[in-house]
Amino acid sequence: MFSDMSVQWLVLLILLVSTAFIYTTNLILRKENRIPEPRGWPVIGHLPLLQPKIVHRTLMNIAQKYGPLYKLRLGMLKVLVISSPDLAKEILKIQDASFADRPFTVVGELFSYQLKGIIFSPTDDHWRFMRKLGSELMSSKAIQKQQVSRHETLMTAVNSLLERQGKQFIDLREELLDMMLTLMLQMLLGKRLTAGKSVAKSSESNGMKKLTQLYKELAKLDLFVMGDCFPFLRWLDVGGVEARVAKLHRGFDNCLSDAMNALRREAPHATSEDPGLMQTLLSMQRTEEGKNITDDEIKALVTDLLIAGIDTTANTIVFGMAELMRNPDVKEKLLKELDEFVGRERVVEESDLVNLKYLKMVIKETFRLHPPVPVLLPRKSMERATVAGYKIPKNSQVLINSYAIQRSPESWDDPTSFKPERFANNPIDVKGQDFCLLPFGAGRRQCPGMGIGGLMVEITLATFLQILEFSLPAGMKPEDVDMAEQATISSSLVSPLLVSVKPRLSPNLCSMRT
Ligand code: HEM
Repeated sequence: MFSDMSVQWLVLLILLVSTAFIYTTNLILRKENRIPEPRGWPVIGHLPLLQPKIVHRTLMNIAQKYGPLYKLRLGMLKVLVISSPDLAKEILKIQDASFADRPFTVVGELFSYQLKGIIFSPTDDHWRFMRKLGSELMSSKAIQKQQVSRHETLMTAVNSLLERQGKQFIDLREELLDMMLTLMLQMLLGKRLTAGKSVAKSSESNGMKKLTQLYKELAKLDLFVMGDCFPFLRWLDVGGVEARVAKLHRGFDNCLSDAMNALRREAPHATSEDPGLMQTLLSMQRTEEGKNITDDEIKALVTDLLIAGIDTTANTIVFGMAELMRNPDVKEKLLKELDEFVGRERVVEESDLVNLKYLKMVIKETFRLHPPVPVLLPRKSMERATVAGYKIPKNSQVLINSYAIQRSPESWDDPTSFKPERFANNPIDVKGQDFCLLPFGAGRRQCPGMGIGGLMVEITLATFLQILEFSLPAGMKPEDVDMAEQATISSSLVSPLLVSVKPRLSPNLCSMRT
């Protein structure tokens, strides 16, 4: 029989062995369940990896080494980066309800009047109300009503290009930004304030012109704020970005308050034709349903739509034009389609777009190679979740790199070439159902401006190409068009796309229609 002493030793041994077993198993399991992560620095983590304005490309390169789901530490911020269609579907569709929040950001707080708009707000009842308002004001019916103003603005842009024919090379982005600014300000503030002209080129120095100048300043800023990564250091405002953004926001706010006062003064004389979103909301304030809408909420909604809608749309059109200048055979095919379905005796109309199938393929391919929002707006988990077997804690920030997904050789053949033909007899679309093509995102936080944004890209490209003949500066070959891009509030070409124009149709056709 064993002595008391040996029983004690045996128990101690069993305890030691089982503790060692549990500890080792735990270690192995934890290691297996650890999300891949590149080697980082103490305290600052992976911040030095992220070069300003090309974050989407850096994140894509990291994914090539660490896989479609990896983790980054940006100071105190922990970020999950997703780079495959399957995992994007997991976040944006299967577990959309768990990942629908937006994380707090300094810029978001400043521009949203303390989270009163849509873009930066958490997914709560207030966001649902504002999103419903925004979506109604951009519904197909509302878009249809503005068709005449859209056409006038587009023809004003065409004429402005024609006025400079033979004289100089034109920076197409500047022209398109002015056109989109005019169009959006008309939609948001109404024709009475913008007087239906190009607001940026107007000789009058008024609030609308000031707003366009402020917008252009904002579009150039790199909006990375160190306070997002180290909230306790926010007061230091490293690089002064927060101060600059706050100043721009004050400028926006002054212009929008002036516009609001002017619309209130004009209310008794206002006609029902094209009242603009702000006037519609001001009228709603006088009804039972809308009496709780505050002035700040109206300004937050208008600011959101300005920020989200102008640069994205203008840059997509520039990317499309740049690819057409680089690929003359694609341009020729598009012109043939326009000649066949519209002809040269009249200007293309929105009702023609349904027949322009090759144009739609060219635009899908432009969105695929050059998504204007290359990393979708950040999401935040609203509860604990499991993704690809990894446990994701509540409040984790998630970035979906649509740029990487849309250039992935796993989803696309020859992914870096511009080939609209890949969409022939191919049902893949940009509407948020195909997770290998996500220029407008997907799920409940998907872009509500997809209808008007997509329409503007289609009708502008069709009209410009049908009416005008574009050429590159003398001596420049199609392959010299520089497609290098950078991302600020949206992605754009680093080098301006310079073109000269001459009429392709009879000039009378353009002036007749303005
Ligand atoms: C080519 C044009 C455009 C592109 C590529 C684009 C793309 C996007 C993307 C990727 C998102 C984030 C979606 C997500 O998180 O899943 C977004 C959000 C948003 N977009 Fe657009 N957008 C465009 C035009 C517009 C226009 C014209 C408007 C309004 C007039 C608009 C208003 C918004 C708003 C309000 C949000 C925030 C939605 C929310 O958080 O609930 N966008 N857009």
